[in-house]
Amino acid sequence: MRVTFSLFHALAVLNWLLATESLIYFSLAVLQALEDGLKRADADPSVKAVTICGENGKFSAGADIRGFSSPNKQGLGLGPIVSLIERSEKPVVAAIEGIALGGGLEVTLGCHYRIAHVQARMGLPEVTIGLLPGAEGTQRLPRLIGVPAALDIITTGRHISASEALKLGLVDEVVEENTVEAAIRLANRLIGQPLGHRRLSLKPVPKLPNMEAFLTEALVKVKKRAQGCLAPELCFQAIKAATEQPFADGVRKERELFNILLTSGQAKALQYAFFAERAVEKWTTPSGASWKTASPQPIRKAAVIGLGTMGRGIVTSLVKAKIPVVALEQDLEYLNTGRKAVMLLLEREAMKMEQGGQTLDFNNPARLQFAVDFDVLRDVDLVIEAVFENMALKKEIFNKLSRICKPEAFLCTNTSALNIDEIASVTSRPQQVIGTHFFSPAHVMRLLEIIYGRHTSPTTIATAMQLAKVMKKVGVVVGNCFGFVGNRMMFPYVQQAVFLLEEGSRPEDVDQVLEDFGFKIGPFRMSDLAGLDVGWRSRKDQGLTGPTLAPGTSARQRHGYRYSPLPDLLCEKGRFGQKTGKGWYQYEKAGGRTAKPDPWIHSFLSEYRDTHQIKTRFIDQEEILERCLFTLINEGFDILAEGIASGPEHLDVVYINGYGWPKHRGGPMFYASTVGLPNILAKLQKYSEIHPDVPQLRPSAFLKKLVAMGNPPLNDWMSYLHRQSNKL
Ligand SMILES: CCCCCCCC/C=C\C=C\CC(=O)SCCNC(=O)CCNC(=O)[C@H](O)C(C)(C)COP(=O)(O)OP(=O)(O)OC[C@H]1O[C@@H](n2cnc3c(N)ncnc32)[C@H](O)[C@@H]1OP(=O)(O)O
Repeated sequence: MRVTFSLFHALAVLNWLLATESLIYFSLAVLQALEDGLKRADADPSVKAVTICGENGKFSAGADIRGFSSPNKQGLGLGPIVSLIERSEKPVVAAIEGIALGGGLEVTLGCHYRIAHVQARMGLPEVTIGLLPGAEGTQRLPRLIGVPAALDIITTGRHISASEALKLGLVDEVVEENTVEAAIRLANRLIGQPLGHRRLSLKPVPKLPNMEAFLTEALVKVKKRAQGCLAPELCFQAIKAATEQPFADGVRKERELFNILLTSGQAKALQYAFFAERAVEKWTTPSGASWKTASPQPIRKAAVIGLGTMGRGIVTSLVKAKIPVVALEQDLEYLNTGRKAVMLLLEREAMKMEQGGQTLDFNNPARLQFAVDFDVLRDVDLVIEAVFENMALKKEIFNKLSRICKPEAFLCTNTSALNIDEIASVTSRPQQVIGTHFFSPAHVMRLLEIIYGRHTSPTTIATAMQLAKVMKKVGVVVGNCFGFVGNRMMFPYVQQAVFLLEEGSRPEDVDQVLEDFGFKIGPFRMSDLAGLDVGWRSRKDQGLTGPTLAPGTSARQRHGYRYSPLPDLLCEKGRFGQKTGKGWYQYEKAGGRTAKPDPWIHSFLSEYRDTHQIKTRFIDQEEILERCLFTLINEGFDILAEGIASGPEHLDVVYINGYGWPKHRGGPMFYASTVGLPNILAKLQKYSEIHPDVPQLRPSAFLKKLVAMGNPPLNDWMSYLHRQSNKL
């Protein structure tokens, strides 16, 4: 006799991965199929138990995220279905394989038992797309695994492994063999047994001796981590409701909070960011090269040249990605210092990984080798040069690499601004030369700006993108120009911040406004952290300051435009930031990290204004925000118009992952679309009239064109690039 009614076919259509038509249609259809299947199972006396599983080894990634911004909102009907599962008089067992995320995991919480495959991953990632688990998940999970664990999983959205799920009590059993068969076996054993104690909605939330104090402390932590993002705090409120109210009231609260989030704007921004990150994987270049036709080459062994801060992080990332790596330095002294630093980083990473049940093997010379001799690079497939930003030095190294490395090896340069074509020009293989701009600390930061030169081949781009993926980074393909995308957009932002100091602001005023907006760190704290000397060196190289500056050059003008010598003056006084204990702020000691407003800077700025006859004025928060952000966005429009990036998502992904832009604001270009391009244009025009000597405030022609074309939605911007506008 067949005792188990498997909803296999009903659930197969749930899985978005399998969907071939409209995903929204599929989600609603799946909910309906699930409900119908359960009702049929309930009504059929020959069915004694039910198992719920996915198809093709995947349980469910939850709802189709695109559906949340459609007028016909999906997902809101899942809660009653989860309740229906739970109320079933016949035992229901979930067989979790692959992934069970979001609505998928909430379905399993309605089941009476859960069995997971050893490689399954579970989670409630709704918070990462600006929502909360709105199918009663915030009420059932704390009842199942307790408040501390539920708070962690729901407010971070992290994925957990099957073994962690077992430890937490989220699943009842972990199997290595066929999960569905194991679930059917369990379902058979459960027939006729009482189920009341397995219905989570009937269980109390496990008590903590100090629940109130625990929740107060937890809220502080959640808020601190959220940095202005609403969803984590509302997730917290929903869980708190579970600790205070009966199940049905908690569910009502959950629904109320879900609706606030759904209409908040932050959810839209975070969901845009989710798809933007995936969209940039599908790279194209103006010459027609594309991810569709280019194939990456395998990287079996890599090398890193230079073990400074960047090189150390890059080596660590490669080891973590299980790519055998040779680390090269110019002499034994530098090598030994670099080796110690790399080993320390790897030990720390290994410890972190151990906590998640993973291991990191780095003491094996076949995995990591240190050398001073370029000859060891003969057999590597890819080299990442990470010496300091000096064109002559980079050219010398690339010329050497071109002679030593095997002909098919790829040569990457870690640079934040230098010309890739010039570096490639000294090699005999410019088609295999590419820029890979890592962000510090390179083993932590997710962004990898990938810069193609005039001769870079599609295969080289595809290989660099594949490398980013293996290193668990987000690769963004961009064209070659000074500062590429990230730093090029950053220059006018920082420039405005400094101009604001000249006119009357203090560093802490400017930082506060931008941190309140959601940046992890304001421009002056950032400059102190990175070191003011870095920019000073670059400005000296460009002849903007220092001994090569033509005598008689006006202090506050370069090439006829406004220039602020303030950062140069600070450097001349040895104020390089945190490393010297003084910069735009003061620190407890050299290398200190706690920035304190510095009265010296305040009087220095006031003397500076007197010297240059600048009248100090009060600058409000709105002006600070607009001048800094709108010039950054304005540069973004120029970048798009020049074809340096193939769409606004690229700029947004760069800013979210490399520059601390608040993700819940969707990136600078998405933010611009929410402010409205006509508003941005009007403000730029206003500030440009007041400051005609600042070209960065002059509105970009592309921005003007988009406004003239009626402010189209962000997705359509690029289609207007070459269209004629008769309104301009
Ligand atoms: C069993 C019952 C289930 C009932 C559910 C349906 C009813 C709805 C009811 C309730 C609603 C509940 C709330 C939610 O569920 S919110 C969604 C929660 N889920 C997520 O946030 C998962 C997001 N996705 C991921 O984390 C990853 O994509 C992952 C699933 C881990 C796979 O990663 P990976 O293998 O690296 O693949 P990609 O990320 O590149 O994705 C491949 C393509 O799939 C698209 N994708 C992924 N997830 C979704 C999604 N939830 N909705 C829509 N599209 C999704 C992704 O954009 C890629 O697309 P493309 O190739 O076009 O770029």
